Amino acid sequence: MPLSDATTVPDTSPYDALLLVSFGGPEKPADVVPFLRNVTAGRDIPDSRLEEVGEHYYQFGGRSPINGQNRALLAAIREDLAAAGIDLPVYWGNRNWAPYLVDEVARMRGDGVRRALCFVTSAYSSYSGCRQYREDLTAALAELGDAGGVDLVLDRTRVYFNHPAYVDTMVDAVVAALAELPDEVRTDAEIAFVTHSVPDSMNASSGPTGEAYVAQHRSVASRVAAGVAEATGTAHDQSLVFCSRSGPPTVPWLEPDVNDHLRARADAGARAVVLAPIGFVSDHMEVIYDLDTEAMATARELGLPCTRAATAGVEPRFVAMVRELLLERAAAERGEDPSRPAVGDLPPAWDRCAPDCCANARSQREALVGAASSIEDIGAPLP
Ligand SMILES: CC1=C(CCC(=O)O)c2cc3nc(cc4[nH]c(cc5[nH]c(cc1n2)c(C)c5CCC(=O)O)c(CCC(=O)O)c4C)C(CCC(=O)O)=C3C
Ligand SMILES: [Fe+2]
Repeated sequence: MPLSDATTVPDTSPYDALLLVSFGGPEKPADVVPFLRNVTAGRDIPDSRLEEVGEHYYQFGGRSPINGQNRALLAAIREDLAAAGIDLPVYWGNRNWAPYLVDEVARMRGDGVRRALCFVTSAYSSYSGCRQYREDLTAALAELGDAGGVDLVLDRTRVYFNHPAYVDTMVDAVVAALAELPDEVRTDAEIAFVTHSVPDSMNASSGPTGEAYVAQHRSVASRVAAGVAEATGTAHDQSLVFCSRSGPPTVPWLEPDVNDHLRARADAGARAVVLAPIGFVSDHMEVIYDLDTEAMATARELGLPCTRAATAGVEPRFVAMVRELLLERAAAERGEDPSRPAVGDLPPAWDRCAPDCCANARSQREALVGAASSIEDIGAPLP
């Protein structure tokens, strides 16, 4: 029998494992305070803010949806790889809650993994979403030391905000959320693209040349809005707004806040709004509390019809994107010139972060994992 295409196994070398890297969240009330201590270690979050955030978790039984979302993603990635004929172990570790990165990295080394590619559940460049994870991974490797003389190398996929699979998934989610609005307001509805607020200074230092966090979100917002217009035949006004700010009020963070935005738009006569959480790849606490609970209450108070677009979660195209990013990067590491799909006005992001990419002035930690030795060596055009 001749070999069919289906028997051609995609080449993942030089990688012998994939590591799903995420934030972590509490799973029961007793986890909440220790989790918040982990998140805010060494940072300047007022106690009043921690109590407030703790309350958000207690309202949901002390359980964040994020770990369940990651377990589902892990299972879906494994299934997708197996269906493509790829036999590669997939691990999962978090920054702030079990399974912790340091334990998972130790397990990988114990299993004999030599080189793994990390997929981080944050799609954009920022200290919180990119560099801090690379610091955590560097620290996890350092903690292992050279016991046993086994070297484990970790790389990280490019940030994937503008990967067509992510953008198309969000287009369909916004179209579905528009369909949930009352018929008489649907064509006039505005889209509010929502992401996590960060300090202005964190945006300023994001990406290899700065300001990447906002630029990447704006690029996704216009591309998704264009896709929605194509799909529905209606151009909807759109804005980029922010949720979940913290830190002292004296420190400027990205604005407008989603609730202030809803108030301003209602005052200006807006008829309906779709909240599109492009900054979150699954239903985190920010999504179920800050958007579904708080922002929805604001909209109700204002009499403004409002629906929320779904996050990517385990949407099959998003899951397949993880495999595509793995095969793309594996090919690049073998010296091939893979295609790097990207949509919108920004090029596909760099494979390796420039030395100062997403730097945080206060962090003294090394971010060697995923880093290039110089800005010329990042494996992509500068944006
Ligand atoms: C850019 C960004 C993402 C990326 C988007 C992504 O990766 O998806 C993200 C993700 C997340 N942030 C999360 C939770 C928290 N973030 C906090 C604090 C902060 N986030 C920040 C930024 C971001 N955060 C910043 C600049 C701070 C303050 C300073 C600091 O501490 O760095 C705090 C402390 C209390 C508070 O200030 O709110 C908590 C509890 C969870 C888990 C949710 C769950 O449980 O479902 C997730 C996925
Ligand atoms: Fe970075």
